[in-house]
Amino acid sequence: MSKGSILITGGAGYIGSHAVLAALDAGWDVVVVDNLVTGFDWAVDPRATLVRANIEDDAAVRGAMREHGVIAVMHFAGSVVVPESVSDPLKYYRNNTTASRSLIESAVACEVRHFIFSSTAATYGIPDSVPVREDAPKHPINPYGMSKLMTEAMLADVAAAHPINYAALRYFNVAGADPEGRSGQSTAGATHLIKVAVEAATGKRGHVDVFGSDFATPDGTGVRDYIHVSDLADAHVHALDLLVAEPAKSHTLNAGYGRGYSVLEVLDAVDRATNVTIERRLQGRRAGDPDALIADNAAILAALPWRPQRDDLDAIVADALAWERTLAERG
Ligand SMILES: NC(=O)c1ccc[n+]([C@@H]2O[C@H](COP(=O)([O-])OP(=O)(O)OC[C@H]3O[C@@H](n4cnc5c(N)ncnc54)[C@H](O)[C@@H]3O)[C@@H](O)[C@H]2O)c1
Ligand SMILES: O=c1ccn([C@@H]2O[C@H](COP(=O)(O)OP(=O)(O)O[C@H]3O[C@H](CO)[C@@H](O)[C@H](O)[C@H]3O)[C@@H](O)[C@H]2O)c(=O)[nH]1
Repeated sequence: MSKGSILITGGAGYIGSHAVLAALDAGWDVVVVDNLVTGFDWAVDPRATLVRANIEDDAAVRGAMREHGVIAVMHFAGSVVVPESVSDPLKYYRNNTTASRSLIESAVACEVRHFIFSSTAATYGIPDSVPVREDAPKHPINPYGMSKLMTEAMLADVAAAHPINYAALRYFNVAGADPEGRSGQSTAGATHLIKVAVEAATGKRGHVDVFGSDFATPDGTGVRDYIHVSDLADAHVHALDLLVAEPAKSHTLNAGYGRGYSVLEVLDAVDRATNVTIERRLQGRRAGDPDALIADNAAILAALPWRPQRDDLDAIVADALAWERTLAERG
């Protein structure tokens, strides 16, 4: 029996398409709102209903909420390229902040009771120390992080004023693909390390640039907390159950494993998976890259019954590689 209907924005994108799978598998009915600007209609599981619309299209969004009796929103839609947010900040304040405002307003107008928001570790900027806790200072160093922090602030104010609660999940570095091969990261021009590395391993690019080898880390390369996208999707389903069970409480939670890997450790893992050595080219640092970004995940482990199932760099790489091969076969 269905648990009820939820609306997933950005459900045709990388993380959203995995959340659609997790929500459907958990017994929710799902309606996706996505304008396919970076997503793909084929990435939406056919059990879900796809409404091709911008989240700022109030008529389409409210129509979907009312028609399906939506009780909760999972909000993944947004613009996600950090350097682009620096060169075109207004795009990010439009698509991440203003568009989120419209969506939240639609949720309130349609008496949707629960809201889950894709926030980011980029809200912390360069942390004073790692692992970083949720109450650490938030000083984003790019418009992307600020556009998300502003949406967190809106949600806090709206939840205080209206009968809606929320979970803001601050994702660390999302990677991997559905272990059953149903979805994965498919957008061209990827910049994320594991995606770039599996593209190199499958011959789509010739080498990997290593951005910086003089960081204050054991091997000098940047350290990040990589979380498997399917574990992250499961965290959303658990967060939804919590919001439904305790409607007066909202939550802001880091979503990471609490363990970091360096760029070279990631590339070694990809080499292990293929028995081929990817060419590494040491480059200068990328602007604004912190030495290390690792989640303190005590809060999410305490709040949710969620327990990571794929906290293993080799498993993340294996799933990312399998998806990259699927994409290559499709051409
Ligand atoms: N990938 C990461 O490592 C990461 C880390 C932290 C946070 N996030 C957040 O997670 C969310 C999903 O990211 P992703 O990596 O899956 O990106 P993605 O680009 O694959 O997915 C975004 C989806 O939203 C859709 N979309 C964008 N703007 C829209 C709009 N105005 N109306 C309707 N649909 C719209 C796109 O078509 C796409 O399907 C984003 O909000 C992102 O900021 C991602
Ligand atoms: O070709 C590459 C790509 C990345 N890196 C390095 O690999 C690490 C990870 O980089 P990347 O995969 O680009 O992720 P981040 O820059 O850490 O940011 C991601 O993770 C953040 C949360 O931590 C999200 O908010 C952002 O959306 C998302 O881009 C960093 O040290 C990079 O300098 C390289 O050396 N070579």
